[in-house]
Amino acid sequence: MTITATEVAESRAALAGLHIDGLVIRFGGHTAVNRLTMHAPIGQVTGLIGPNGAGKSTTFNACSGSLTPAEGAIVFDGVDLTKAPESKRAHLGIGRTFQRIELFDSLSVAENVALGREARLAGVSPVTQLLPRRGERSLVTEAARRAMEQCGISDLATARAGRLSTGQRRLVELARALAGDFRLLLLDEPSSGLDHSESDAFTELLRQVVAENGIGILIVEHDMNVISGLCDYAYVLDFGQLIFEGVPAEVLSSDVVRKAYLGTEDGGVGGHR
Ligand SMILES: Nc1ncnc2c1ncn2[C@@H]1O[C@H](COP(=O)(O)OP(=O)(O)OP(=O)(O)O)[C@@H](O)[C@H]1O
Repeated sequence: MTITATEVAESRAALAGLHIDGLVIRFGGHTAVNRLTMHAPIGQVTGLIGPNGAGKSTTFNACSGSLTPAEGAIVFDGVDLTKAPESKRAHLGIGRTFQRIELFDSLSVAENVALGREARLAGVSPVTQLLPRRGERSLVTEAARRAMEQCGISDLATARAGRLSTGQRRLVELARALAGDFRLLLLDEPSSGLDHSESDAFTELLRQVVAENGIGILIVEHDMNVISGLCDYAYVLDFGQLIFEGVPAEVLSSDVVRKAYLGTEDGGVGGHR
């Protein structure tokens, strides 16, 4: 029996996770995101794609709490987070990575990864985190160890982050997010700067993470190979508007999506940027 796109959408809607409803974000007179409604369930990978300037990072910033929407609601597992501070979102289980890798170059890999757990415990960003209380130290160390192991970087634990390649830094960034033991990860272009084989390996790792950890992922990604190989469902933005949603095969064959991408410098749908 073939499952239709409508059935996929309906079954997803019933799942827990992040619900964005009628989101509007403005910068002065410019509407960067216009009435966006979407859902990123736990246990699935949801893609958010679109050409440059479409509003993807802005949407992420609203979800993680660094931007306040002009209109609309952001609800996670039934809790309204629309105006909640970043600390509350982290505490409830939403973690994120950034388009530009934000590691502390002078710290070791293990220290960088541990910050993910410390931030979750403190409920704040790694930059302003408080040192964990004494009883929490072993919890932090163990979480960092597990995350590094899952990402295959245990042998880099004592290396300075500043000395790593882009591919290794991406893995450290992911491990740091995993150490936080979040229920939903917002990943902003996590394969940016990776070559084809690194990107394929990273995609496979993310698939494993979702299967083993039972978390949800909301991913912004330009690489359509990653989207088609990883996402259960994807939303497509253009100029702040939702122009298409569906399973990756539908997205890739959509004329509307193709037209939106062809109108930009970064080319068509279907390959690496
Ligand atoms: N802080 C800001 N102030 C003013 N305008 C902004 C700001 N941040 C984003 N914008 C504008 O909002 C729109 C959406 O930007 P956003 O960065 O969310 O796009 P994007 O889809 O993530 O693009 P890219 O793929 O290039 O990262 C763009 O027109 C951008 O210029």
